[in-house]
Formats: sequence, structure tokens, C-alpha cells
Amino acid sequence: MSFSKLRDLPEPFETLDDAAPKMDELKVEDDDPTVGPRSRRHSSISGRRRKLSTTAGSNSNNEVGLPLEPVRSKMIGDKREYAVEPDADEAVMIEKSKRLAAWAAVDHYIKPEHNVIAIGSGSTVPFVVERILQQGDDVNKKRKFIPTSFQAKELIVGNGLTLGDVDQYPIIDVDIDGADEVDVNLNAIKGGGACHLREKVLAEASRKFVIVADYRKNSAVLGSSWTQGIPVEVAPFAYAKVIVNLERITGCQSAKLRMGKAKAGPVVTDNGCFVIDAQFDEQRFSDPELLLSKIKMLTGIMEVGLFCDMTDAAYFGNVDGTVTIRNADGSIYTLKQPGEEPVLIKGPEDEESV
Ligand SMILES: O=C(CO)[C@H](O)[C@H](O)COP(=O)(O)O
Repeated sequence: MSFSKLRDLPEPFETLDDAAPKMDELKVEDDDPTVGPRSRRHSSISGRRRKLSTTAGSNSNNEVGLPLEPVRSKMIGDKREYAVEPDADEAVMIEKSKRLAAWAAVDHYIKPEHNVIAIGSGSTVPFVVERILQQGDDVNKKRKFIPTSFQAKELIVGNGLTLGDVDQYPIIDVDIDGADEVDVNLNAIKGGGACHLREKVLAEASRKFVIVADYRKNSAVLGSSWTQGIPVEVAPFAYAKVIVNLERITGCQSAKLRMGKAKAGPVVTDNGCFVIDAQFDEQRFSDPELLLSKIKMLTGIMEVGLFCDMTDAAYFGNVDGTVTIRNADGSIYTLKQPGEEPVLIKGPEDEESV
């Protein structure tokens, strides 16, 4: 499916059809505009690390909104393949879940006064644009939209929105993007679509960075469902050396150059680089920030698809039509119906045990 135009999208999710954005109900408080995005995140998140006692779930969620079992997947070329492929009914459910998450995140985070908005990449983000368009021409005509990829650029231009770039707008109001997997501390693996360099630059430039995803991406620990490895963008001439470097990091199980599917040779990113997928054992994922710093030190690396300490909130659409909202302060909410007030499930200081 092409996602460059919203006419390509599946039919709207029934329960969301009547849910027009209610701008007066939006719940995000503005930041002090004098505080840079990264410094704010570091100060609000440092010292707050949550641990889980156990993991649980299936497609229905437990009380803290984690899927009961991790859903294993990997990218084959540009297509994600699951250990158990979703059947037709589940595929519809997944699309609905993506839309639920995307619409709720837009409703809560994109306010009329937000004029510089980053658009993420992947198959969930078109639902973000769909909801933004529903806010109407009056608000959208004054906005600039900053793309994280070629795909995002097509989505912006194809829907008549105004394109901007991060060199013109190095401070972005809100960035909404997808993810391949998110843990309980809102660390994320990104780059399944090989866009993570631009995605990370824009996330770092944004006052608010919000992830939207279906229930399969909501994990206790990274590496549970996304098993193909951490995407590492690399300068082409350095790739073989970087593979050797990566395999020397303790816990690296394999590092492979990502190959194109309908193309002979490697995947080439929007920045003309290659991508290596580096698999690590469970032990390494217990400290994603340490792993990120080890990989990032390697010369020749452009960016690592591990997003640590960057995310303000993650929205996961669930099969039962609810949305689980995980916030950077550790709180978890459930949105039962679009447009309703989210219900608190876990306060910022509460122990998360499932
Ligand atoms: O990081 C990404 C691209 O580099 C995407 O955001 C990620 O792969 C999620 O995509 P989707 O919404 O299709 O599951």
C-alpha cells in the first residue's frame, strides 16, 4: 500500500468517525519556550527508571496496558514479517489500533497554537496526518510540517500541507512518530523503515515527542517483540568495519547489512547511507542507554535506532478499542472512548507490577 495520499487509507474506524477533535479538551501543558527540548527531557526524566516484576498479556491487555505476549517480528526488505503473520481479521484490527493511537495523540498534543509540527515515518503516521487534516484549513494553513523521511515529505505535500525543514525551524512544537518497539521507560527501537537519523534529529528538536503505535509495540523490555536487531545507519564505506566493531560488543549476537527487497544490494537511506541490523541479547537490553552509548562511539556510525530519554508519551491502540497512554513521568492512562477523559491506571510514583 502507498501511504503518500490519504485516499489510500483504509476506511475510517467506526468508533472514531464521530469523534471530531475537541480543541478545548486538549490536556498538554505548554513548556517554557525558553527551555530547549533536550534539556527539558533530561531534567524531567533522569532518576526515574521503572522496573517490572513480571511480564504478561495477549491481544487483550493487562492492567498496565502491556500486551500479554510479545509479538515477534522482523523486517524482510521493506516489509515487516511476523513469526505468526496476522490473519485478515487481525490485520484490520492492527490498522484500527494504529488509527486509535494516532488520533488520540493528535487530539491531546496538537493544539491550534502549534505551528511547527514534525511528521514521522511508517504505516501509523498517515493516521496522524488524517487527524491533523480534520482540524481544518484555518489552523493548518499557518502551520509548517517538517518531514522525517521521503515518505513523510510525500505525505505532507500530497495532502496540501506546507513543507518546512529543520534548518529553517530548528525548534519544533510537536513531533508525532511511530516506533518498532517501546519499553516501560519509553525507550524505543526505531528505524524499521530506515529513517531513524532524521527521525531522531527531529525528535531532539521537538518540545514534545510522542510515539503512536499498535498494541504489538508495547513491551516491558526492548528486544521482546522486535527481534531483528537495532537499526544502525552507517556511512557506506565504513559498513564492513562497523559490522566487525558491533560484533565485538559484548552481547551482540549478529550484525547484518540490511538488503533491499525489490533491489539488488543494500537498502540505501534517504541520506545515502546503509543500515546494519545489530541483534543483542536480553542482558544488553536491560540498559538501553549504555548500549546506545557503546554503539554510538563507533566511527562511521551516522545514528542508532535506539531512542532513549526522548519520548514524552507513547500511545498504543488496543484491540478492545481503548488506547493505553504511557507518560514520561511514569503515569499510565487508558482512553476508553475517543474524546473522553483518559482514566489514570498508574500514578507516576506507583510501582509497576504486572
Ligand atoms: O522508525 C520507523 C521508520 O524508520 C517507523 O516509525 C517504525 O518502523 C514504525 O513503523 P510502523 O508505524 O509502520 O509500524
